[in-house]
Formats: sequence, structure tokens, C-alpha cells
Amino acid sequence: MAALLLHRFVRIHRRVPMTAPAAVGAAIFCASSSSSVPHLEMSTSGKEAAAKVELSTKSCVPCNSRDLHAMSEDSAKKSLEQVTGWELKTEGEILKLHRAWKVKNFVKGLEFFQLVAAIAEEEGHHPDLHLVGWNNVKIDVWTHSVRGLTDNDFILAAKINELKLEDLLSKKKATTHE
Ligand SMILES: C[C@H](O)[C@H](O)[C@H]1CNC2=NC(N)=NC(=O)C2=N1
Repeated sequence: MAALLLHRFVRIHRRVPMTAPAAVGAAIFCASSSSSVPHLEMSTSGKEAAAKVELSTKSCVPCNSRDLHAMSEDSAKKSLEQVTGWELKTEGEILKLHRAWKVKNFVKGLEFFQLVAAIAEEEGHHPDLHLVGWNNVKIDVWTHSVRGLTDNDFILAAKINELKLEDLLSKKKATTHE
């Protein structure tokens, strides 16, 4: 029962309750013992959920750091596993992270932008924000200084994924062609 509650908490809040180590341990136990809770649909294992939360707790490094280099497409594909809902796209030979949401209305779209702006300003790392057809939010994330993807981009995407968006999002699914 505790495993079910923990899993539901992680799925809803995208974070682990209590102290992270104890909860991660419980989540890993829960993932490894999913057979003991046959009705539990593990959308992501406890370890995967903990890894996604862990990425969102990291901080971006300055984009003008000499040590910053664009990652390979293979590395990007691997990191993509930690940012649910995001996809890779290439524009003008630049690899980017992309995700789309449908919001309730134009004002909710701007409220969404405000939430993202607060994260971007905090991290000193900024996404490209698009609000098209009044209720379609599209966000691209890439590191301009290296014209490609770095860990900064996945950290920013993971933080965006932690936002509580229920009040802003439409019940309809976003489609990328709109
Ligand atoms: C000094 C530093 O490079 C710039 O201020 C930051 C601002 N935000 C940024 N955001 C993104 N996505 N890429 C950058 O290269 C970048 N550079």
C-alpha cells in the first residue's frame, strides 16, 4: 500500500516525498518489487523517477564557460530519457530540445511564459518561447553559445517539467503541427 501511495505521489508531484534518500530507497524498492503490487502500473521505474527529479535539482553553468561544448546526438538521445515529453529537433544544423503544450487561452500561455522566465532568469539559461494560434505553447531549448545542446538544456527542460501546469493546460492534447 505504501509503495502504491509513494508511486502515486511521485507520478503526481514528480518528486519524492520525505527525505530524498529514504524516498529514493523506497522508490527503488517499489520499482524492484513491482511484482508484489501487481496492479501498480509503473510508468517509470522508481530509479528513473528519482533520476528525473535529481536532474531538476541541478543548476546550469555559465554559457560562456570555456569548458562548455555541444554534446553529440547520441549523448543527447541518452539524456532525452530524463526529460519526459521533450523531443530532439534540428534547425539549421543546430540540435535543440522541443516540447509543445496546449493551454486554455492566450493569457494562460503568457502565465506559462512567466513561470518559465523565472526559472531561466534564476539559471541564467534561456529557452526560445513561442505562443502560436493563441493557445499553443512551443518551447525550444538549446545553448546558443555553442550552437547545440549541453547539460544546461536538459536541466532547464527538467525544471520546466517540474512546473505545476494543471491550471494552465487545456484538456486537449498538444500537436506539433499547429
Ligand atoms: C553570458 C551568457 O553566455 C549569456 O548571458 C547566456 C544567457 N542565456 C543563454 N541561454 C541559452 N539558451 N544559451 C546561451 O548561450 C545563453 N547565454
